[in-house]
Amino acid sequence: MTELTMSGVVKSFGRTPVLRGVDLRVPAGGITAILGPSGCGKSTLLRLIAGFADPDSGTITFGGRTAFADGRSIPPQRRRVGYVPQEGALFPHRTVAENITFGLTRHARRAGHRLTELLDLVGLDHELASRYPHELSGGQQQRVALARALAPAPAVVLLDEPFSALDAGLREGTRRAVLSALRAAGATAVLVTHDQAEALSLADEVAVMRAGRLVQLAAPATLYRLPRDADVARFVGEAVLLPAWVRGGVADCVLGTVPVREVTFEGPAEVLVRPEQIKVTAGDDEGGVEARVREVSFYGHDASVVLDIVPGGPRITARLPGAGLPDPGDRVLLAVHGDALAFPKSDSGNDQ
Ligand SMILES: Nc1ncnc2c1ncn2[C@@H]1O[C@H](COP(=O)(O)OP(=O)(O)OP(=O)(O)O)[C@@H](O)[C@H]1O
Repeated sequence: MTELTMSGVVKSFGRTPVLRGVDLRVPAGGITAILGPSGCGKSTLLRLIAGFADPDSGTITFGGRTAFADGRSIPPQRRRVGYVPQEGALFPHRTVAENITFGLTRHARRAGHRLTELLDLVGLDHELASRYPHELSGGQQQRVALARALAPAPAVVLLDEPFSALDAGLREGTRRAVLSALRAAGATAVLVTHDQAEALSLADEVAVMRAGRLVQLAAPATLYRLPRDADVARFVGEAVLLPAWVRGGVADCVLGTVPVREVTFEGPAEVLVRPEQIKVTAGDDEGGVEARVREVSFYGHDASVVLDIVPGGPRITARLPGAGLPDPGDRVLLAVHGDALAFPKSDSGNDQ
C-alpha cells in the first residue's frame, strides 16, 4: 500500500490558473473523494497524479518515491497508477477477459488465475469473461474497467466520475461493488465526483475543491457536521442558512434560540441547520415558530417539505420521515432539534 502526497501543486493552462496550490495527502489504503463543482479542477488534479500532464510547480510523491518535483517527472507507465474513467474505457473489440488482462505480462495472462481473482474481486460472474463490452450493462462495464485498472496491482487507483453515466438503479450496486473491490485490494484511491452523496458514502475522507483550491479535507461525518463555511455547507448536503445573532453559545434566528456548537465568536452570523433537524408539529401543539406548508415531495423513506415561515418569513426546507406528513396549505409549528453551526457574517463567503 502506498501513501500519495501532493504539495503546493500549481497548474495553469495558458494564462488561466486551474490549480492554485493544492496540498493533499491520501493515506496508504485510504479512499479520498475530490468533490467540487464543474470546472474547479478535479480532473486536472487526477491527470497530474497519473502523469498525463505535469504541474507548473509543486511535488507529487507515491509512498516516498517522487513522481514529480523540480520539473522532473516519472512517466505515467512507471507510476503504477490504475485509471478508471467515466465510461467508454473498454476496448470494444476485445472480450471482458482480454480487457481485464490487457496490462498483465504474457506469463500472468496465461496463468489465468489472476483473471478469476479479479472477476471475483469486482463481483462479476465468470461467465461474462467471454462477452464483449456491448453485451454488458453499464454497471458491469465499469466493474470490468476497475478490474482492468486493478490487474497489475497498482500503487494508486484514480477514478474519474466512474458512476456518473449509470442510471440510479445501477449506480448504488456498482458503487458498493467498486468500494468492496478497492478495500479488498488494499488500494489507495482517489475518486473524483461532483455528487456529494457519492463522496460522503464511499470515501474515508472528502476533499472539497473550489476554484482550484482544496477548501476542506475531512472525514464525511465531520465535513457534514462542521463545514468550514456556508458555501461548503451548501455544497455538502442540504443546508438551511439563516441570518442570526450569536451570544453566549446560542443563536437567535427566525427559528428561535438555537444552541450553537464549537462557537468561538459573538455577533452577527449565518446559522446552519440541516433540514432533518427541523421538527414539524401540527399547528395546535404548543410552542414553535408558525409556518405554512407550501410543497411536499414524497420520496418513500422520507420527504422534503417546503415551508413558509409566517408572516413574511423566509422559505425553508425540512426533511421528514415518510409517514404522517402534513399537506400543502397546513399551518404547522417548527422547532430545531439539536444544535446548529454558526459562521460569523463577515466570514460566511456569502456576504454581499
Ligand atoms: N488541456 C486543457 N487546456 C486548456 N484548458 C483546460 C484543459 N484541461 C482543462 N482545462 C480547463 O481547466 C478548468 C478545470 O477543468 P477540469 O476538467 O479539471 O475541471 P473539473 O472540475 O474536472 O470539471 P468537470 O466536473 O466538469 O469535469 C476548466 O476551466 C477547463 O476548461
